[in-house]
Amino acid sequence: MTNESWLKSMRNVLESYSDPAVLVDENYNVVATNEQYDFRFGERGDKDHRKCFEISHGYKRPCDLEGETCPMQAANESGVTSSVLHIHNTAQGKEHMGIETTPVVDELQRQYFIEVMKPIREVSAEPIADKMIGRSPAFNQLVDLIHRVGKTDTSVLLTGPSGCGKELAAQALHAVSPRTRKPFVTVECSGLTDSLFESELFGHVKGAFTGATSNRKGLVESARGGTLFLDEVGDIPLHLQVKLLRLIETRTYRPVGESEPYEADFRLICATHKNLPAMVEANEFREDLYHRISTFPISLPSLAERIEDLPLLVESILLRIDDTLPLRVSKEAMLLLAQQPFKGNIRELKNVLERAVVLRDNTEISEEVMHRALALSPSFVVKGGEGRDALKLLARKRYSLEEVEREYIQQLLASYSDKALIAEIAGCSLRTLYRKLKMGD
Ligand SMILES: Nc1ncnc2c1ncn2[C@@H]1O[C@H](COP(=O)(O)OP(=O)(O)OP(=O)(O)O)[C@@H](O)[C@H]1O
Repeated sequence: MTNESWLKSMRNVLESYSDPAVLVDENYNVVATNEQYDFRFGERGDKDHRKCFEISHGYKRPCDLEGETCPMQAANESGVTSSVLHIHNTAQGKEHMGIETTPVVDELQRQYFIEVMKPIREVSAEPIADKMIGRSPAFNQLVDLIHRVGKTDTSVLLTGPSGCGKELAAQALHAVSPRTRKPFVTVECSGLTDSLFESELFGHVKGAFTGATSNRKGLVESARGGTLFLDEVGDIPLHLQVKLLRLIETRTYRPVGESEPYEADFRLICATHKNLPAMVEANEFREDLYHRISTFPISLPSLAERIEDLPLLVESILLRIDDTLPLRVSKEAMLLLAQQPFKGNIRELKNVLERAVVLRDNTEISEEVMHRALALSPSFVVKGGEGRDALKLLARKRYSLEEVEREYIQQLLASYSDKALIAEIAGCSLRTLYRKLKMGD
């Protein structure tokens, strides 16, 4: 076979993929592309043998020299298909791509690679609404894990501080899974009282208890074929945990008042901001349940751990708040934001930006407006002279220490529902917090 006819057969192979695919030689030159690729990247990559790293990333050197994993190198070393996650510049902007690279040789044993790029549509590297947004290495690692485990039926435990995106991650896991066309059902575990637990989860039959006037489907049944997401699983009281364990172990449940067990069919995803291993140590969480739910644990980064994503997140949140206005944040205001600890993570960032949008006078949010929006936050950090200004403001209003404390606690209560977290932010014990709340009554 001549090199030309080998290339022709490779082009046919590339066209057989429904995702963008390219053939790259060992010097990183793109030598053939399929139609999907030409559409996605808005050009024919093999036009003048441009380098893959140049087209995909705008780099002047191979990816590994730019601090990223080179998919070709990984495939070359292993001799089999290898997969990595990259963000590529495409005609649609920056996109997360799962890249599968397979080494092939031509008739003269020269090394080539077929790269198939699977766009990961459940997340975005561009500011758009209703998706997990990010580009930072910490975020990309998270996306890689979601993409890998999402396709399986493995139980996932999402951990991370409040407001860092655990629920969005659970939705993304469901979206990449084969169960995506079936329901995604959330169970808010923190609100489940003893009496509600079984009837909410398992449903009940008519006449099971006073008020049960008809059969009622439980959340486990609603999730049939799909995903059951147990949010704040660490809040389930110890004595109810055994019921959840039984459901997970036997994959059966019994509606209240029903004698026969029903088969359950769901993929389990749990989330918590609590330290479950520490709770197991303290005998507050069953060890057997912990092992059942944490087959694949994923720890989500806090906003501080992915602070590079701040401008992108700000842009996308402003779009969500009002996509009819060209709202933006000044450079100084962005710097001020970047200095905040954001213990409430992206939820707190959203609140601050909503306040800033209310307080703004024009479409650019200034440092001064951001200052005022932040001053309403419990964890506002002021530096140097700015700190003195804030204090002067409080003194001018003649707040007593007690009033400032009360106001602070009220703001915390408005931002968070978890009292343990509020106590942690306020730097006091849970008992002291409850005492102060009582005093305010
Ligand atoms: N990567 C992200 N991109 C854009 N918005 C995000 C991202 N992560 C979280 N958010 C937004 O931040 C808010 C909090 O997210 P989410 O409810 O998923 O957090 P959580 O970790 O489940 O919080 P909690 O522990 O308090 O339940 C939501 O409004 C969500 O849309």
